[in-house]
Amino acid sequence: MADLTFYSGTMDSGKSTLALQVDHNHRARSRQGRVFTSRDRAGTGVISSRLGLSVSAIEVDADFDFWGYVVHELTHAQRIDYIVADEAQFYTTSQIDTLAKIADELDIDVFCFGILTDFRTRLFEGSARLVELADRVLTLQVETLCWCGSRATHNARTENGVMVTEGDVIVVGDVEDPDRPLPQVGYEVLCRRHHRRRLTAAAAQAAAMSPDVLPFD
Ligand SMILES: Nc1ncnc2c1ncn2[C@@H]1O[C@H](COP(=O)(O)OP(=O)(O)O)[C@@H](O)[C@H]1O
Ligand SMILES: Cc1cn([C@H]2C[C@H](O)[C@@H](COP(=O)(O)O)O2)c(=O)[nH]c1=O
Repeated sequence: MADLTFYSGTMDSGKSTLALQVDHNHRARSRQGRVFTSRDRAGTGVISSRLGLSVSAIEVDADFDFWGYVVHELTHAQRIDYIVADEAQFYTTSQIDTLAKIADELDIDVFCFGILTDFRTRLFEGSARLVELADRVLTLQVETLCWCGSRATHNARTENGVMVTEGDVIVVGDVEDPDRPLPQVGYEVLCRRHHRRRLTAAAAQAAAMSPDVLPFD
Protein backbone atom coordinates (compact mmCIF):
# COMPACT_ATOMS: atom_id res chain seq x y z
CA MET A 1 0.00 0.00 0.00
CA ALA A 2 1.35 3.42 -0.95
CA ASP A 3 1.51 6.38 1.44
CA LEU A 4 1.01 10.11 1.22
CA THR A 5 3.72 11.69 3.37
CA PHE A 6 4.09 15.39 4.18
CA TYR A 7 7.50 16.64 5.30
CA SER A 8 7.19 20.11 6.70
CA GLY A 9 9.46 22.72 8.25
CA THR A 10 10.09 26.43 8.20
CA MET A 11 11.80 28.07 5.24
CA ASP A 12 15.47 27.11 5.03
CA SER A 13 15.03 23.92 7.06
CA GLY A 14 16.30 21.57 4.34
CA LYS A 15 13.04 20.48 2.68
CA SER A 16 14.24 20.79 -0.91
CA THR A 17 17.50 19.05 0.01
CA LEU A 18 15.52 16.19 1.52
CA ALA A 19 13.24 16.07 -1.53
CA LEU A 20 16.31 15.62 -3.75
CA GLN A 21 17.73 12.98 -1.39
CA VAL A 22 14.46 11.01 -1.36
CA ASP A 23 14.37 11.11 -5.16
CA HIS A 24 18.02 10.04 -5.33
CA ASN A 25 17.58 7.13 -2.91
CA HIS A 26 14.56 5.76 -4.75
CA ARG A 27 16.21 6.15 -8.17
CA ALA A 28 19.31 4.41 -6.85
CA ARG A 29 17.12 1.34 -6.28
CA SER A 30 15.76 1.49 -9.83
CA ARG A 31 12.40 2.91 -8.79
CA GLN A 32 10.86 5.23 -11.35
CA GLY A 33 9.69 8.60 -10.07
CA ARG A 34 8.42 11.99 -11.13
CA VAL A 35 9.52 15.21 -9.49
CA PHE A 36 7.23 18.23 -9.22
CA THR A 37 7.56 21.73 -7.85
CA SER A 38 5.86 25.10 -7.91
CA ARG A 39 7.47 28.55 -8.08
CA ASP A 40 10.94 27.52 -6.88
CA ARG A 41 13.18 30.52 -6.13
CA ALA A 42 15.57 29.37 -8.86
CA GLY A 43 12.90 29.54 -11.57
CA THR A 44 10.32 27.45 -13.38
CA GLY A 45 10.63 23.67 -13.53
CA VAL A 46 13.47 23.21 -11.07
CA ILE A 47 13.96 22.11 -7.46
CA SER A 48 16.92 23.93 -5.95
CA SER A 49 18.56 23.33 -2.58
CA ARG A 50 20.63 25.95 -0.78
CA LEU A 51 23.31 23.26 -0.52
CA GLY A 52 23.85 23.71 -4.25
CA LEU A 53 22.01 20.76 -5.77
CA SER A 54 19.21 21.20 -8.25
CA VAL A 55 17.20 18.93 -10.54
CA SER A 56 14.68 19.67 -13.23
CA ALA A 57 11.08 19.15 -12.20
CA ILE A 58 7.61 19.39 -13.63
CA GLU A 59 6.11 22.79 -12.80
CA VAL A 60 2.73 22.70 -11.03
CA ASP A 61 0.47 25.68 -11.65
CA ALA A 62 -3.10 26.02 -10.40
CA ASP A 63 -4.45 24.20 -13.49
CA PHE A 64 -2.02 21.28 -13.43
CA ASP A 65 -3.87 17.95 -13.55
CA PHE A 66 -1.90 15.33 -11.58
CA TRP A 67 -4.38 12.56 -12.36
CA GLY A 68 -4.38 13.27 -16.10
CA TYR A 69 -0.58 13.41 -16.17
CA VAL A 70 -0.04 10.16 -14.23
CA VAL A 71 -2.73 8.20 -16.10
CA HIS A 72 -1.32 9.40 -19.44
CA GLU A 73 2.15 8.19 -18.44
CA LEU A 74 0.91 4.81 -17.19
CA THR A 75 -1.14 4.20 -20.32
CA HIS A 76 1.88 5.06 -22.51
CA ALA A 77 4.14 2.30 -21.23
CA GLN A 78 5.74 4.41 -18.48
CA ARG A 79 6.19 3.22 -14.92
CA ILE A 80 5.74 5.50 -11.91
CA ASP A 81 6.59 4.14 -8.46
CA TYR A 82 6.75 7.40 -6.55
CA ILE A 83 6.16 11.13 -6.73
CA VAL A 84 8.24 13.85 -5.09
CA ALA A 85 6.35 17.14 -4.77
CA ASP A 86 8.20 20.22 -3.48
CA GLU A 87 6.72 23.61 -2.50
CA ALA A 88 3.47 21.71 -1.89
CA GLN A 89 2.11 24.58 0.20
CA PHE A 90 1.32 26.29 -3.12
CA TYR A 91 -0.78 23.40 -4.47
CA THR A 92 -4.57 23.69 -4.44
CA THR A 93 -6.87 21.64 -2.19
CA SER A 94 -8.04 19.72 -5.21
CA GLN A 95 -4.47 18.91 -6.31
CA ILE A 96 -3.70 17.49 -2.84
CA ASP A 97 -6.94 15.47 -2.98
CA THR A 98 -5.70 14.07 -6.29
CA LEU A 99 -2.29 13.17 -4.85
CA ALA A 100 -4.08 11.22 -2.09
CA LYS A 101 -6.17 9.46 -4.76
CA ILE A 102 -3.00 8.60 -6.72
CA ALA A 103 -1.51 6.99 -3.60
CA ASP A 104 -4.69 5.04 -2.84
CA GLU A 105 -5.92 4.07 -6.30
CA LEU A 106 -2.67 3.74 -8.25
CA ASP A 107 -0.45 2.54 -5.40
CA ILE A 108 2.16 5.27 -6.01
CA ASP A 109 4.06 6.66 -3.02
CA VAL A 110 3.71 10.43 -2.74
CA PHE A 111 6.28 12.51 -0.82
CA CYS A 112 5.29 16.14 -0.35
CA PHE A 113 7.51 18.91 1.03
CA GLY A 114 6.48 22.38 2.11
CA ILE A 115 6.09 25.06 4.73
CA LEU A 116 3.02 24.87 6.95
CA THR A 117 2.19 28.50 7.53
CA ASP A 118 2.55 31.78 5.69
CA PHE A 119 3.98 35.08 6.95
CA ARG A 120 0.68 35.78 8.74
CA THR A 121 0.96 32.43 10.60
CA ARG A 122 -2.01 31.03 8.63
CA LEU A 123 -1.93 27.58 7.04
CA PHE A 124 -1.27 27.56 3.30
CA GLU A 125 -4.05 25.93 1.24
CA GLY A 126 -1.94 22.95 0.14
CA SER A 127 -0.45 22.40 3.59
CA ALA A 128 -3.84 22.54 5.31
CA ARG A 129 -5.15 19.80 3.03
CA LEU A 130 -1.99 17.73 3.52
CA VAL A 131 -2.37 17.94 7.30
CA GLU A 132 -5.94 16.71 6.84
CA LEU A 133 -5.11 13.86 4.45
CA ALA A 134 -1.52 12.68 4.83
CA ASP A 135 -0.72 9.27 6.31
CA ARG A 136 2.26 10.92 8.00
CA VAL A 137 3.15 14.53 8.74
CA LEU A 138 6.84 14.68 9.60
CA THR A 139 8.72 17.69 10.90
CA LEU A 140 12.23 18.10 9.55
CA GLN A 141 14.85 17.08 12.10
CA VAL A 142 17.32 19.88 11.40
CA GLU A 143 15.91 22.75 13.42
CA THR A 144 16.12 26.30 12.14
CA LEU A 145 16.85 28.90 14.78
CA CYS A 146 15.42 32.27 15.65
CA TRP A 147 18.02 35.03 16.25
CA CYS A 148 17.46 34.45 20.01
CA GLY A 149 18.61 30.83 19.73
CA SER A 150 15.18 29.22 20.21
CA ARG A 151 13.77 26.84 17.64
CA ALA A 152 12.26 28.81 14.77
CA THR A 153 8.67 27.80 14.09
CA HIS A 154 7.38 30.69 11.98
CA ASN A 155 8.24 32.50 8.77
CA ALA A 156 8.32 36.30 8.89
CA ARG A 157 8.19 38.48 5.77
CA THR A 158 10.14 41.71 5.60
CA GLU A 159 9.72 44.59 3.19
CA ASN A 160 12.88 46.67 2.94
CA GLY A 161 13.98 45.11 6.21
CA VAL A 162 10.76 45.77 8.15
CA MET A 163 8.49 42.88 9.20
CA VAL A 164 5.01 43.01 7.67
CA THR A 165 1.85 41.03 8.41
CA GLU A 166 -0.32 42.10 5.49
CA GLY A 167 0.03 41.50 1.77
CA ASP A 168 -0.32 38.82 -0.90
CA VAL A 169 -0.01 35.29 0.50
CA ILE A 170 2.36 34.20 -2.26
CA VAL A 171 5.52 36.23 -2.88
CA VAL A 172 8.48 34.11 -3.96
CA GLY A 173 11.64 35.06 -2.08
CA ASP A 174 14.55 33.96 0.06
CA VAL A 175 15.64 34.24 3.66
CA GLU A 176 17.73 37.33 4.35
CA ASP A 177 21.47 36.87 4.31
CA PRO A 178 23.78 39.45 5.92
CA ASP A 179 26.26 38.81 3.07
CA ARG A 180 23.73 39.86 0.42
CA PRO A 181 22.10 43.28 -0.16
CA LEU A 182 18.80 43.71 1.71
CA PRO A 183 16.04 42.40 -0.60
CA GLN A 184 12.87 44.41 -1.20
CA VAL A 185 10.91 41.38 0.04
CA GLY A 186 12.73 38.90 2.25
CA TYR A 187 11.96 36.27 4.85
CA GLU A 188 13.32 35.46 8.30
CA VAL A 189 12.53 32.48 10.49
CA LEU A 190 11.54 33.34 14.07
CA CYS A 191 10.26 31.65 17.22
CA ARG A 192 6.59 32.29 17.96
CA ARG A 193 7.36 34.78 20.73
CA HIS A 194 9.40 37.01 18.44
CA HIS A 195 7.01 36.58 15.51
CA ARG A 196 4.17 37.77 17.77
CA ARG A 197 6.23 40.75 18.86
CA ARG A 198 7.40 41.43 15.29
CA LEU A 199 10.95 41.34 16.57
CA THR A 200 13.29 40.37 13.73
CA ALA A 201 17.06 40.22 14.21
CA ALA A 202 17.40 43.76 12.82
CA ALA A 203 14.61 45.13 15.03
CA ALA A 204 16.12 43.47 18.10
CA GLN A 205 19.53 44.89 17.26
CA ALA A 206 18.07 48.38 16.74
CA ALA A 207 16.24 48.13 20.08
CA ALA A 208 19.44 47.05 21.82
CA MET A 209 21.25 50.08 20.34
CA SER A 210 18.52 52.48 21.38
CA PRO A 211 19.65 55.08 23.96
CA ASP A 212 16.55 54.16 26.01
CA VAL A 213 18.12 50.88 27.00
CA LEU A 214 21.66 52.13 27.62
CA PRO A 215 22.64 52.24 31.28
CA PHE A 216 22.61 55.64 32.98
CA ASP A 217 26.03 57.27 33.64
N1 LIG B 1 26.93 26.76 3.65
C1 LIG B 1 26.20 25.81 4.23
N2 LIG B 1 26.76 24.86 4.98
C2 LIG B 1 26.04 23.88 5.56
N3 LIG B 1 24.71 23.77 5.44
C3 LIG B 1 24.10 24.70 4.70
C4 LIG B 1 24.79 25.76 4.06
N4 LIG B 1 23.87 26.51 3.40
C5 LIG B 1 22.68 25.95 3.64
N5 LIG B 1 22.82 24.86 4.43
C6 LIG B 1 21.76 23.96 4.91
O1 LIG B 1 20.73 23.93 3.98
C7 LIG B 1 19.48 24.16 4.62
C8 LIG B 1 18.52 24.77 3.63
O2 LIG B 1 18.23 23.77 2.68
P1 LIG B 1 17.04 23.92 1.62
O3 LIG B 1 16.79 22.54 1.12
O4 LIG B 1 17.40 24.95 0.61
O5 LIG B 1 15.85 24.44 2.57
P2 LIG B 1 14.28 24.61 2.32
O6 LIG B 1 13.91 23.89 1.07
O7 LIG B 1 13.64 24.05 3.55
O8 LIG B 1 14.06 26.10 2.24
C9 LIG B 1 19.85 25.04 5.81
O9 LIG B 1 18.93 24.93 6.89
C10 LIG B 1 21.20 24.45 6.22
O10 LIG B 1 20.97 23.34 7.07
C1 LIG C 1 6.32 32.48 4.42
C2 LIG C 1 5.99 32.62 2.97
C3 LIG C 1 6.83 32.12 2.00
N1 LIG C 1 6.52 32.27 0.70
C4 LIG C 1 7.44 31.76 -0.32
C5 LIG C 1 8.87 32.20 -0.21
C6 LIG C 1 9.63 31.08 -0.89
O1 LIG C 1 9.64 31.36 -2.29
C7 LIG C 1 8.74 29.85 -0.61
C8 LIG C 1 9.30 28.95 0.47
O2 LIG C 1 10.49 28.36 0.00
P1 LIG C 1 11.45 27.44 0.91
O3 LIG C 1 11.97 26.44 -0.08
O4 LIG C 1 10.65 26.82 2.00
O5 LIG C 1 12.52 28.34 1.44
O6 LIG C 1 7.48 30.35 -0.19
C9 LIG C 1 5.34 32.88 0.33
O7 LIG C 1 5.03 32.98 -0.88
N2 LIG C 1 4.50 33.37 1.27
C10 LIG C 1 4.78 33.27 2.58
O8 LIG C 1 3.96 33.75 3.42
